[in-house]
Amino acid sequence: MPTADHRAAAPGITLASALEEWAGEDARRRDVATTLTALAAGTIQLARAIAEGPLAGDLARTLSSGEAGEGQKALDIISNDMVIDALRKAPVAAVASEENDAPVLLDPDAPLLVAIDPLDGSSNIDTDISVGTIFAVFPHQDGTDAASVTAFLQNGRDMLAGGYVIYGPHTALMLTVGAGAWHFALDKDGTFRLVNAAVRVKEGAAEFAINMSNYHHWDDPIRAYVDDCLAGKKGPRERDFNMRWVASMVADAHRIFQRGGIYLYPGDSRKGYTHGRLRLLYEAFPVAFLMEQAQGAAIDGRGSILDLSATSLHQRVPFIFGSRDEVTRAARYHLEPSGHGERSPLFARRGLFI
Ligand SMILES: O=P(O)(O)OC[C@H]1O[C@](O)(COP(=O)(O)O)[C@@H](O)[C@@H]1O
Ligand SMILES: [Mg+2]
Ligand SMILES: [Mg+2]
Repeated sequence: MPTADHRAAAPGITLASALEEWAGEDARRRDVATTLTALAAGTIQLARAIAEGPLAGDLARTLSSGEAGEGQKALDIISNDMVIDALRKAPVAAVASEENDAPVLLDPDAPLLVAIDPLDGSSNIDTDISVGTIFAVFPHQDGTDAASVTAFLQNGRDMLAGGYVIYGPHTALMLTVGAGAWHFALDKDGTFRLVNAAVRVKEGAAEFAINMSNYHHWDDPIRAYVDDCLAGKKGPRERDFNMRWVASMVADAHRIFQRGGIYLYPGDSRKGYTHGRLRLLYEAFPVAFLMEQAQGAAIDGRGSILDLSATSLHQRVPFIFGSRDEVTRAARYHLEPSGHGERSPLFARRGLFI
């Protein structure tokens, strides 16, 4: 007889224990572990603020125009302050944040750098839909001035850790230190507990995530890919597809980690969207790291996101990630367009994907 008590028989190990075990006596790993523990503490504090919703004031009110002219909301600023403050207790030299034009210097000689999107999905704050915090940890390379943008212009494969916290019906942390993708959930006492230490992104899922309202702005390969999904059983894919779009990348990514599928935010013809919307350093890099660690894939249309090197702090990148089979197929619409309805070769038209 099923009971109402669905709690796991034994609670998973804590984030602190998992990191302790992984770090051992390795000095670099211990620095990363200390940083992730501090960052997690900041997000736990933030989870409490977000859970208060309108009781904490109008968190969705627009305060200023941010780095890219996108309005900064009250919760963007609160999140930024909380996460950066939490990192002051860690061996972090500087933080690059979506909410700050330039890196914020913390401790110039410290060994690590952190890039953050303190609040992902700001447009959802007042609608009680999941939002998140995305982060990437990089080495502070010898001889580089941590306050300079150059210090952050690293390759995706330089990343030491990456992940996100999602503030949803429950708060969860997806984390990688390069030893698989780990899924933690926040318990009622405010401790992240391990749920799954070997997350795998399923293949064979028939679900895609894209903002369809941009259809008329896309270039041919993306239209062709989506058209073929929409054609369902009678189309070339010979199956019906479902569609989801939360407009919080963390929420779309979290769904894909649980049940597979694909997310696409391509470049398009709107002003300022040539390279899409997502930021390379603190949105695409960490999610791509998690995806690859979970046997999924993440590309800019041509190649792996992690093979890119950042060329500016707030650089945007076309971003496609999810189940490996589906991402590989989407890439073929770009790389072999003639195989998909005689469409013009992408790169002869214009540089949609970088
Ligand atoms: O409104 P759009 O263009 O569909 O944008 C949704 C996308 O923008 C983002 O919200 C950008 O994040 P921010 O809230 O950090 O600016 C992504 O999370 C999301 O997938
Ligand atoms: Mg974001
Ligand atoms: Mg943000």
